[in-house]
Amino acid sequence: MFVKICGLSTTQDVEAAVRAGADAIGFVLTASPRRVSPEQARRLVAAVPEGVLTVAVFRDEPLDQVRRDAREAGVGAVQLHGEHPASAFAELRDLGLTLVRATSAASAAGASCGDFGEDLLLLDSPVPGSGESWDWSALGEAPPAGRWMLAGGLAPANVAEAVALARPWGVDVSSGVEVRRGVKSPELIAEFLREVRAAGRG
Ligand SMILES: O=C(O)c1ccccc1NCC(=O)[C@H](O)[C@H](O)COP(=O)(O)O
Repeated sequence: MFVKICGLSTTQDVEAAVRAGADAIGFVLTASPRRVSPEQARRLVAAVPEGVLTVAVFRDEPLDQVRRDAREAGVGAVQLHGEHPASAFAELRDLGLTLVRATSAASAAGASCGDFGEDLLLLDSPVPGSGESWDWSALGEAPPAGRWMLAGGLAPANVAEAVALARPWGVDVSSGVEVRRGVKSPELIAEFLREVRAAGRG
């Protein structure tokens, strides 16, 4: 199971996520209490070992800004929230980065990874980064095909149940590993990873 820890803003957070075994680490470069500048993101990316995917998260920014900020941050992936047509993913392809399409699970019935030319699909709650969960069982008989991540209100206490219900390729968490909005807890990050790994063995 692929695990992304999102919204990190300090080197200590990054080290905690790496130590716990995260596969990907997200930096929010859009309006958010977790926002970091491209320059801050670049410093944090430098603390991430090879093999762990670094992701710059955007929502509704113009594509030329996405391009500029992602390059400045030196990330390995770009995650786009908001309304983006398939042409946006085609346009960003020459960046040579992994492209993640984030969409609200509420409007994702029948979605498949790759529908818009993305490499990874993220099914999230309607308000990303809010910690609000949604009815994971709503995917029911028809979960997305391909490499898709489940997000929205996940936490150490519920991730095993969410994985069992939705059977995603990966999971993404932010609020559920924080002690208060924007402040990550190394202990909760480690606990989240332990729960996911244990669920994968079950
Ligand atoms: O984290 C934010 O504040 C944010 C703001 C705007 C767009 C995206 C944002 N986060 C995206 C993520 O990848 C979160 O990890 C994902 O939405 C899950 O969040 P949570 O429900 O808090 O675990």
